[in-house]
Amino acid sequence: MNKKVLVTGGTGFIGSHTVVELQNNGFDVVIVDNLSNSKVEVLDQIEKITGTKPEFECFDLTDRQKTRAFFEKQSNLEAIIHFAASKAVGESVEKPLMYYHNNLNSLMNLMECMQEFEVKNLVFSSSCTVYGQPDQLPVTEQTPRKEAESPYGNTKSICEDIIRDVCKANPSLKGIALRYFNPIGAHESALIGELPLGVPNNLIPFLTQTVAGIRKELSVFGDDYNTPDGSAIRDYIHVVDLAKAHVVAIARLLNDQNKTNCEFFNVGTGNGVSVLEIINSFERSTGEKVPHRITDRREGDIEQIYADTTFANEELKWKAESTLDETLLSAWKWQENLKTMEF
Ligand SMILES: NC(=O)c1ccc[n+]([C@@H]2O[C@H](COP(=O)([O-])OP(=O)(O)OC[C@H]3O[C@@H](n4cnc5c(N)ncnc54)[C@H](O)[C@@H]3O)[C@@H](O)[C@H]2O)c1
Ligand SMILES: O=c1ccn([C@@H]2O[C@H](COP(=O)(O)OP(=O)(O)O[C@H]3O[C@H](CO)[C@H](O)[C@H](O)[C@H]3O)[C@@H](O)[C@H]2O)c(=O)[nH]1
Repeated sequence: MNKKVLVTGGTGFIGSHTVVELQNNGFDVVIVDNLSNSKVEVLDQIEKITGTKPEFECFDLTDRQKTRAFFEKQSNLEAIIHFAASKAVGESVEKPLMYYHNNLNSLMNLMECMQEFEVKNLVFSSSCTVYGQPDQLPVTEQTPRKEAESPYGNTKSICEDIIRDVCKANPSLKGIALRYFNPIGAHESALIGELPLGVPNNLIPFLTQTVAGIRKELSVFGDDYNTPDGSAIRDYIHVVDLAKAHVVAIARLLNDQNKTNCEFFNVGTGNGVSVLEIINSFERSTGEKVPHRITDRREGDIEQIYADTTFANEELKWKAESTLDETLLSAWKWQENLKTMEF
């Protein structure tokens, strides 16, 4: 019998790609999502790719009773991947309580149910934002976390602490927190991808919408950073590579290959890429011009961050495989295909 995994936030950007990889690797999936930042049609898209429509329950994980009732019905869950969270950095500065409420309560409800219903394995979506602007690059998992630059970032640090403390108190529970760097791109089928609501804040959706003519021009936020071309540097990882890291993490937990019952991994490519390099790579791989202009730095942005991925490469036997050109081409194919979709 297939092992069953609960994927919270499974209709979202990273969640939907992970559901595809899980199903392609023989797992049964049940998604819980309140559709606050995703569309139910994503389930049909997943079915088109994998041939299987995942089981789906629509409710809010901050609702303790509904979460408990869900666990009461699901008797055969082997593991949970917890993606569901609010994720817009700027919004979190304006509405900190909303972020603390959603991101902390959903995790605590889940972990209480894990204890009560004896679900032993958790993979959690953390972020490289926990490192702030590190003193040394690349960052390893031992690089000290910094005081968070936003309430959103702080929720990720607090959630990591919650998982660590709960695992310490319950040796039979096992947790893996994956610290994502910058996930971009879309599935090669162009049937699923990132669906930003309103004006995108993130670089790649803004860039692809600009090239598609939805936005006038891309602002490059600063060219006076202490980097080779002056623009800021990040570690951009193809969302499918990231999704595959989750399958590996689940297998590690289910096969008892974890070294301790609470582990943290950087999930990036290990390559630092500047905003101007992104534009060049996009133009090279798609043949499209990116209208852009240098503007002031964006408040709150760090200068540069990229991952040391040695621990993930060696322990998880996982490595990001896609090139930057392939990744950006997939983002463009998704943007183009969106025109043909009704959602
Ligand atoms: N995308 C990034 O750049 C990035 C980087 C680092 C970490 N992360 C983390 O990865 C996870 C997934 O990110 P994503 O980009 O796929 O975001 P997303 O918004 O596309 O997906 C999150 C999903 O969770 C759902 N959701 C939110 N709150 C919920 C709740 N209380 N109950 C039920 N469902 C709820 C939303 O409807 C959405 O479908 C998040 O935890 C995010 O913080 C994302
Ligand atoms: O229109 C834009 C948008 C972004 N950028 C630049 O592009 C880079 C990437 O910006 P994103 O907004 O795409 O990503 P961030 O690195 O700022 O933030 C992302 O990574 C963080 C971790 O560092 C958090 O996890 C956060 O949720 C996630 O959005 C930054 O240098 C930013 O200044 C531009 O030049 N123009």
